[in-house]
Amino acid sequence: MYGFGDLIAILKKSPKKIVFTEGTDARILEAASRLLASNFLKPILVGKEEEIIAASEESGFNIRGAEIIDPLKFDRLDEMIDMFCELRKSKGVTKEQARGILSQANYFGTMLVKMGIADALLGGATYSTADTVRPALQLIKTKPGNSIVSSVFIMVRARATGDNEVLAMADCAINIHPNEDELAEIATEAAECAKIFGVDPKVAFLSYSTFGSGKGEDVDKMRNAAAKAKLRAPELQVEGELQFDAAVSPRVARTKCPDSAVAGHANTFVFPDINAGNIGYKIAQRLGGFEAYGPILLGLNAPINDLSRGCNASEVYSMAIITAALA
Ligand SMILES: CC(C)(COP(=O)(O)OP(=O)(O)OC[C@H]1O[C@@H](n2cnc3c(N)ncnc32)[C@H](O)[C@@H]1OP(=O)(O)O)[C@@H](O)C(=O)NCCC(=O)NCCS
Ligand SMILES: CC(=O)OP(=O)(O)O
Repeated sequence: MYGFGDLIAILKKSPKKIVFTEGTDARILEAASRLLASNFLKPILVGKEEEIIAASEESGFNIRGAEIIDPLKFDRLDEMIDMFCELRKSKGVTKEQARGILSQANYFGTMLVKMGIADALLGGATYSTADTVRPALQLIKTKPGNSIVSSVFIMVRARATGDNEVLAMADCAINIHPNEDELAEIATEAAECAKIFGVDPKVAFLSYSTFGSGKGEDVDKMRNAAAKAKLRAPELQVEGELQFDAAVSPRVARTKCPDSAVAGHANTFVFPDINAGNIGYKIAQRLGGFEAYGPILLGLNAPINDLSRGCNASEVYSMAIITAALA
């Protein structure tokens, strides 16, 4: 399993630059000041220099040495506009439109990654997920072999024994109504990511039904998606459809689906849609005592990640390291 020490060791071997699109946010400034004290990940803050300096003085976080880039004063803006127009030529974007779009930090920061000026990007402390992710979907696109970008949360809770319980939850942030094929892709991508964090994935496709106890097209969708995931990754331990109690409680699993090897022991959860997923991970985070790392984007062709607007500075710091180290 990668702990943060391992991720930092990866970055120490190959230091990176990460762009933060919300350069005046106090949580970003705190995380940036911690990163500046390190030698493995250099922050680039996007925004007006005087506003970022004023915000750092007000919040008391020392960002001396940080690279600050103001989109309106960027010396390679013409080159960026040309590249943007080329990337969006199928949409008929004019140079004037591109100039306006690139004055927004989310688009500008994404282009810094596209141009290789930054290695990674983290946003979403104030931008919504849609506004953080849309530039990446439009400009960076999916990795070859992936049909969608999706996301996973890595959920971590300390056990009384001193070690950590680690779970994966997907897709809680991007795809609103994933179809069966998309759910199968979400499951296999989330399982691969979970492995990086030390999880031996046992994947549950969640539903209000366990093995046909409930009826309806949403139940069929999760059962069929589980079957498709098994076809995509025959070596992966997959079960569905399962209710959450049958997925995690060995006692309930013995009653509801005694022949399943995954039920009762699932650690990688695929939700039927974003409603269930987003609500589910936030319940685990806010009432269940789990730290939530994510949403970690899956299937995107560059290391760009989102934050929850409810994040704190420590989560920004951790997500910056995860984003850059998994690049
Ligand atoms: C992700 C999301 C922003 C994309 O939708 P959108 O902004 O309406 O974007 P569009 O449908 O216009 O698509 C924009 C581009 O992204 C692409 N795209 C959209 N969803 C995609 C996905 N899941 N994977 C890959 N590409 C995707 C489209 O093909 C399109 O590409 P193009 O402009 O080159 O043709 C939208 O699905 C969304 O709002 N999801 C929920 C976000 C949210 O609120 N989460 C809760 C909090 S975490
Ligand atoms: C991931 C997520 O739910 O983001 P936000 O809380 O910003 O909507």
